[in-house]
Amino acid sequence: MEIKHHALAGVVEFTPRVFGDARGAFFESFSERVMRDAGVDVNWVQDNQSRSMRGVLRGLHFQHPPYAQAKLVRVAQGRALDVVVDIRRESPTYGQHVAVELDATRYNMLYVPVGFAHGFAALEDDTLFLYKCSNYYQPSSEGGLLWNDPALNIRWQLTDPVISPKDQIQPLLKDLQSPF
Ligand SMILES: Cc1cn([C@H]2C[C@H](O)[C@@H](COP(=O)(O)OP(=O)(O)O[C@H]3O[C@H](C)C(=O)[C@H](O)[C@H]3O)O2)c(=O)[nH]c1=O
Repeated sequence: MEIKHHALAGVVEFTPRVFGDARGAFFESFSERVMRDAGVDVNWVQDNQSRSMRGVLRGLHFQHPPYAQAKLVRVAQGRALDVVVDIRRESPTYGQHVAVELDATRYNMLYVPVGFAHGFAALEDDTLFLYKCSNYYQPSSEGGLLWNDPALNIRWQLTDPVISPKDQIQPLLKDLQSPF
């Protein structure tokens, strides 16, 4: 397992060892021991999966405490540009982001700690996005950031993305009262 600690403290990328043979390939998609050894000590309670056609952009989302979620995200089919924005008020990297391409053929996955807004752009049709959450879905606690807020300066690799009505009216960073 290759482990990469990204520039935003707490964001960790895992690239598992893949065992290929004449039948195909095998890899361990989740290991509590690997997480713990990388300093990720989380109780996962919910798995999610979404399917998106190329050009869909979902995000940027988070849940307010006490329903804040850490996430472990990966792509089982297709490719996605995954983006996490640091919204921890006291963080020296507040408002900064990391963008990581998640690719089903590289099997890489990203740990997104509590305190980050999260979103992704589907770069291929039928991109299957899978993620573990450390807290249950609580719609009343949902928060967000506008995907194309100039202050975030995120290069999504998409023009004219397909976005939900909810995501078209998310707040700007300057107006965010971050709970973290
Ligand atoms: C997130 C979620 C949604 N839903 C229901 C609520 C809606 O009726 C429907 C679609 O929800 P939404 O439009 O919020 O789905 P996404 O835009 O993919 O939201 C996700 O997008 C970004 C990438 C994230 O990181 C979050 O995990 C999550 O907010 O699924 C549930 O029943 N449970 C859930 O955990």
